[in-house]
Amino acid sequence: MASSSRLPRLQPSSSPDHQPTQLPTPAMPASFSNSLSSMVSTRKRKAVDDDTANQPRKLPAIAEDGAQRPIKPLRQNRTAINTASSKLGLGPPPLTKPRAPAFSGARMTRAVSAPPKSISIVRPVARPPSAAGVRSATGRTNFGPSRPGNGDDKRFLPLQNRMQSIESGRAADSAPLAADMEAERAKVSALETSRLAISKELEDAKNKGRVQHRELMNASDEIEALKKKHAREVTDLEMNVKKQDRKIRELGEELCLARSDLDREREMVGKLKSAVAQQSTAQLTLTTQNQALQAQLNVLQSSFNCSADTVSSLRYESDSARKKIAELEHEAREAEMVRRKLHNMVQELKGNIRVFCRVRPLLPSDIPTGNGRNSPNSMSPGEQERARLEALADIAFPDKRDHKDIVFSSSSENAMGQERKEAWNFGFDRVFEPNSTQDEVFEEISQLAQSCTDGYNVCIFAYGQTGSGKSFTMEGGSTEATAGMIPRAVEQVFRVAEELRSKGWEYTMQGQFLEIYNETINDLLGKGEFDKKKHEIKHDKNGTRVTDVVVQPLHSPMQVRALLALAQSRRSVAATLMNERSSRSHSVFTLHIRGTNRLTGESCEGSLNLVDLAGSERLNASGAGSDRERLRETQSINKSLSALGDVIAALGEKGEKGDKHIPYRNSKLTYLLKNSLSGNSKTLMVLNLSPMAVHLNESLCSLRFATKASHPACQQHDYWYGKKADQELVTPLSNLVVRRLPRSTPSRTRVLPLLRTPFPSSFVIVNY
Ligand SMILES: Nc1ncnc2c1ncn2[C@@H]1O[C@H](COP(=O)(O)OP(=O)(O)OP(=O)(O)O)[C@@H](O)[C@H]1O
Repeated sequence: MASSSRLPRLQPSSSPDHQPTQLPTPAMPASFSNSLSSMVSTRKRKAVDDDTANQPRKLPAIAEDGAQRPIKPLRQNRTAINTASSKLGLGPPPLTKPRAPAFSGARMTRAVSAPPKSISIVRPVARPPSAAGVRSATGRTNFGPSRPGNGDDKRFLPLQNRMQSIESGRAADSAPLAADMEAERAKVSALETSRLAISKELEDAKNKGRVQHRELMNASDEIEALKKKHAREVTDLEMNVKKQDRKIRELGEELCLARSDLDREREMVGKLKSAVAQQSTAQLTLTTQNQALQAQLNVLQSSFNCSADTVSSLRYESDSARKKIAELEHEAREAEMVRRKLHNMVQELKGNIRVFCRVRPLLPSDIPTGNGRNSPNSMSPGEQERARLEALADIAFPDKRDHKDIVFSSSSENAMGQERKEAWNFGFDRVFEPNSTQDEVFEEISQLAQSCTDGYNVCIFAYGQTGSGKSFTMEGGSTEATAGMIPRAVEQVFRVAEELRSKGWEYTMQGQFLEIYNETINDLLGKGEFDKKKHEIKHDKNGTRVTDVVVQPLHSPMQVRALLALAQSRRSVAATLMNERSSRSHSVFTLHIRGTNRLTGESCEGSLNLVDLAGSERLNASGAGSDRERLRETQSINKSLSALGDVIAALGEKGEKGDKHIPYRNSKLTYLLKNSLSGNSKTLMVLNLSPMAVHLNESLCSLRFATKASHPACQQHDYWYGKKADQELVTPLSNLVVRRLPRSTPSRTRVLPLLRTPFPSSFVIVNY
């Protein structure tokens, strides 16, 4: 309300709704209160007088019991004042801005004095609203038409009279009222001044209150900060307390440990004390012993001095022995080099291409049973012997000393019934009779294994018709006695390598096992995918290699045996699939050997090729005529065997002519073995023969083939040897054998001691 901001608000003591605000409302000055109440009471008294006269229903300002009514709110008072003023048309101006009177029925009722009940009975029904209760410009209220004249005016006459009397009374009262008003106004202005002062005081008090409030807020902030700080400090202190507790606990534990340690130490000290006591006793004993030992030491010292002299002399001897050993080792190394050369020379003397002939024994299965008998065992011994002799071919071995000759004979009847005898003589480097053992054969071959470790390439072929004993010679049986050339040669190589280890040689070995079937290479150590993978032969400066084949590092002869067994099983699988393929294909086992001497820095590289050739039977004998596949096989075998014979023959002739072309490329086998056949390579062909008469023709074919390979240029045993041989050593020319000396032949001085050794009578050295 606008009035409340200008005037001190009067709080009725009876109102429960009005509570004091933050700041206490300043107390109304007693003078102002008294003057106001007296003014109100004056006005109310006036109104009461009026109302008592005109409106008896108005509420009395004084309670019936005489007590003064409580002070009403200013608005009500103002209304009352305004009402009174409006009724009086006088009085001071209102304290508040005059408000437009509300035209609600209730207010109208309160603002306008209600007419007496008698009047209300005669109130005109259609009185215009503008006429009722409108205040005139003079301040009077016109109640209805003011002009008398008609009949109704007479009825209003007493009222008008009364009104006039009231007016006059009021006029009489207005002078003291004006004076009262003036006094009241003075009081009001005083009050206003007082109110301003009070407002100022209030403002100051408010400002002070704000300052105090701010200070209070600051103080509460400080208190809050202090509280937080305090809480932090309390937390820190609690943590410290916890730490201290923990430390105390730890210290307590340490103290316990220290106590137990101390106890232990005390115990130990006790033990040590007793030990010290024992030691001092022992020391006493030792001192005595020491003295005795000192005496002994003196004796020993003198003997040591003597020994020192002996040691120095022994050291001198040892040094000289060491020097001698070094010299001897050096000599041994040189001797090893000489041995290698001499060994090679011996091999060359024997021939770089050698041919052995081996006739296998007659097997029980070779003896025809006849007469429905199933086996020779079911025959009588006489019958057996007769059958055996019938089955055997007529073979003679005339050279009982050197075992070099073999003679096949046959007798037949001509058309005239005359007996016709034929004989075929053949000579080879060695001929093995049917009763010869694997040991005897290997004895002749073993030196070739030595050549491998000396860095030469060696090829050993087994040649012959199917069933002549090639596989038996090369692979052999399962026992130690029947072991073939391959396992024996490999064992020999490993043995020699081990022996040479003491002379500084270290060897690494690798093996591969191939099969050549119908001019196709198969890897017997591979996955068994025969004829599927294409393998190519490559020759380069590092030697010969076949693409995509397994080359197995070898560390022991046992490993080689396992390798051979694997290859054999692969071949067997192929054989069942391909009609006894093993006898229709060449198998080539190659052992690569690399050696280095850590003492001399020398190195060497050799290879050992052990070849089991396919059966050499002719086309008609093989029964391949009707079978195109067999025919192709046989043609392929014959072609490759013929190519091998040509290469070996050409190699033999090359020594004569020097620039002879070697047809290695004519077959896969010869191309594969090119490096192992050429140069200083050693080649050995073991010709296997069947002893059976029915195989005579095949045997003769094989013998002719081997002869061609054995003596290409000198079919009549004319061998040439030596450029500058010693004439003294020439033997009678009864059995002339001359061999050509290779270019790499060592000097004469080195050759001669060898030549002076017991020399076969069939050898002679000549100049040419
Ligand atoms: N020197 C020998 N002593 C005893 N038995 C032998 C001898 N040579 C061969 N045999 C036997 O002769 C039979 C045929 O020999 P082998 O299988 O070695 O002939 P092959 O020429 O390799 O035949 P293929 O060409 O079919 O492989 C075998 O049973 C073998 O044990």
